[in-house]
Amino acid sequence: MTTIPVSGGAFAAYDVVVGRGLLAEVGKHVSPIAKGRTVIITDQTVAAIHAEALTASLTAAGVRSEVVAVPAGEGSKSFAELERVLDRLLEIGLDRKDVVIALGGGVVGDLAGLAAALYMRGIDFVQIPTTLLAQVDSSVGGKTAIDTPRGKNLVGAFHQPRLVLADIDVLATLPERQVRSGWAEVLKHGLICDADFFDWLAGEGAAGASGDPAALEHAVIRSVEIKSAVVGEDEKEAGRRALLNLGHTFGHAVETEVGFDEGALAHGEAVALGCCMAFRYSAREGLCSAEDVARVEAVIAAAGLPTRLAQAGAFEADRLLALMAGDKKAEGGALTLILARGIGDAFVAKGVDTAKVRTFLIEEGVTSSS
Ligand SMILES: NC(=O)c1ccc[n+]([C@@H]2O[C@H](COP(=O)([O-])OP(=O)(O)OC[C@H]3O[C@@H](n4cnc5c(N)ncnc54)[C@H](O)[C@@H]3O)[C@@H](O)[C@H]2O)c1
Ligand SMILES: O=C(O)C(=O)C[C@@H](O)[C@H](O)[C@H](O)COP(=O)(O)O
Ligand SMILES: [Zn+2]
Repeated sequence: MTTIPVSGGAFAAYDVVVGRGLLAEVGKHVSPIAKGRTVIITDQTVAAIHAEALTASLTAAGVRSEVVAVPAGEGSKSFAELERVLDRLLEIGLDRKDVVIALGGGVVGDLAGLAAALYMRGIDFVQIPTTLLAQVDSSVGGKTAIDTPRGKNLVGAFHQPRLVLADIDVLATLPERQVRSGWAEVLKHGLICDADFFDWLAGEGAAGASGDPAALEHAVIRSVEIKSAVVGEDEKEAGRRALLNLGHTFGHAVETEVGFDEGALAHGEAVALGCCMAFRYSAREGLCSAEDVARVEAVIAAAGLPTRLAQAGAFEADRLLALMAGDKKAEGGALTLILARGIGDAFVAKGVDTAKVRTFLIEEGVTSSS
């Protein structure tokens, strides 16, 4: 078991515990936090597989719990589902000392975290991430959100969890496509700031992309260390935290264009594609080498992830640009992109020229109606 603290001046410190068999021990970890009741927010797929083990562990530790299950999938990050969840919490009668437990992937974590942030102006919540993506990324750092048809995560709050428990064993039931999707965010962490980690992911650690538990455990631990250091320094993305958005300005626009249909494009797949685009754009600007671009594309493709827009569908330049202009990092209508000088050396580029990005998108194969 490895414990990684997340701390920064701006919020109460908490631990991310990574290990095997943790689900059976949740009661022991949660009972010091939850003096009263807990509500487990999960999705229907995860509920069927893992909710019983969680409730048994809580009951054994004397913690009362109730399960609220939403439909699985990105569609649950919506105003309608948020309203239903909040209404259930009111109906159950949670008070301010009670605790929400998010049991699931990034969708459940983002939705339950936002519900906890809003309920009675904010109650505690615990993250129990059950996808690789949620263990390496979404359960840490306190970003919570829902989507709107105008874009990804546009309505949300920063609300840090009290505790994160990442049980590597629950990943055994995760479909392989979801493991690969989470692997994209792992690769992203190496691309941002740790070239040695990226080398390991490309070589010895590559078995993690197809579910090897030992490789997954190391990938989760190193990812959480990287994310925790960034978030501790810059909780609300005033500066350095934007690095964690590598691949997301392109990726989120594409996810929105496909109507948040994760059957067509899962979040991690969009991030993989977006990272390749960010590296190709960086090379086009003379910032990084063609060799680095080729290596990024090769490692991402070897993990079974998309590298080219055409793999996600057909897109139109001005529609993608309009969505990118609505990105939360944009300032005064000017684009902010996360670019790279090389593998492990990403930086935040503000005021990126929209006309250049338009030309780049057309080179990438999107159509132009003007
Ligand atoms: N808050 C953040 O910092 C942050 C970071 C990255 C991504 N995100 C968000 O996370 C979301 C994507 O999360 P995700 O990829 O985990 O998707 P998800 O939550 O939709 O989970 C993917 C699928 O796996 C199923 N599943 C989950 N755990 C399982 C298990 N152990 N066994 C079997 N099936 C299981 C779910 O039911 C779902 O069908 C996106 O909305 C993205 O925007 C947020
Ligand atoms: O934690 C962060 O900061 C990230 O950017 C992590 C991303 O992987 C994640 O997808 C996040 O939800 C994106 O945030 P957004 O602010 O671009 O919506
Ligand atoms: Zn992401």
